Amino acid sequence: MDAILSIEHLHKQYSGFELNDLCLQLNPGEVMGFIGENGAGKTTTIKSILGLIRHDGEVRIFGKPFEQLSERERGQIGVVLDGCHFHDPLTVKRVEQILSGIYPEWERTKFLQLCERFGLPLNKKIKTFSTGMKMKLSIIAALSHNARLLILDEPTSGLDPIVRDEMLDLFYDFIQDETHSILFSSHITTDIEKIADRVTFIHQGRLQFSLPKDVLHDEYGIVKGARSEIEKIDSDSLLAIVPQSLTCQGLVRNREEVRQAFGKLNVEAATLEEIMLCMVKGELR
Ligand SMILES: Nc1ncnc2c1ncn2[C@@H]1O[C@H](COP(=O)(O)OP(=O)(O)OP(=O)(O)O)[C@@H](O)[C@H]1O
Repeated sequence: MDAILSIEHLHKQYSGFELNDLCLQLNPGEVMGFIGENGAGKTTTIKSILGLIRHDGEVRIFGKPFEQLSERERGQIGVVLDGCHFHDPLTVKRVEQILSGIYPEWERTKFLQLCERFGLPLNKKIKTFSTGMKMKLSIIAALSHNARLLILDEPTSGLDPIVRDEMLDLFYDFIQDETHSILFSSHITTDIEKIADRVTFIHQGRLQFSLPKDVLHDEYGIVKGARSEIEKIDSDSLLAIVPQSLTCQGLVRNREEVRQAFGKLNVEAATLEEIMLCMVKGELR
């Protein structure tokens, strides 16, 4: 299967930060949740993918470097970067006219239907919109030009749980077409848990893992107990250890085996948030 997006040895250096040798692949039909602490390098990765910043390494979208994509292919990438980038004095109606002139495959009816479904008034200026309305407009616009790939940088941040859920439904509709894919960065790990098939985690500019969500859900675990006991777990299984006031917490990659081998330890399934916390705050093995 040809990847819709592939990244090979991506490298970007800023003073005090290095995105290091990042390799990733996003396949048709896949939703990749992209997580990492503040400053981990998620936006830097997304900007590199979109050719917005210079970088080393190779990025291919639909099999080609960004610069070689045709106008039509570029239009098949729906992008939502942090915040709303439409000018405040414009109305939604005017935004629609402008976008219809930019995208070769602009879908006017779909755009208007989505605006109606999500309560965006066509004749009001964007400056009167709430944060949630502005974000909805950005997402609706990204979904209305026949995109095959959506690249979303924190699309649900700042939205209340109800609107977030509506947005996730929209992404879910989009992904029903098995040729479509989404790269979705977020700090809201429960959103990622709901929608992603694969979770990619970077920490301080380095890839920690890019794994199917089911593997994390079915195999990863949090172990609680005395540090001396947790340290007996072999280093292939134990990924990180987090000292706490009385006991310790460990992250393991094969919880059933650990549960059987270490009866004294309390072993439970790990949420994405717990996995992230252990790998960011813990001592990595
Ligand atoms: N133009 C720039 N010049 C210098 N440093 C930059 C620039 N852009 C980003 N950085 C630095 O690169 C690092 C990674 O930033 P980036 O925005 O990619 O992180 P992030 O994972 O998206 O974080 P957040 O979750 O807070 O949005 C940070 O240390 C940031 O300060």
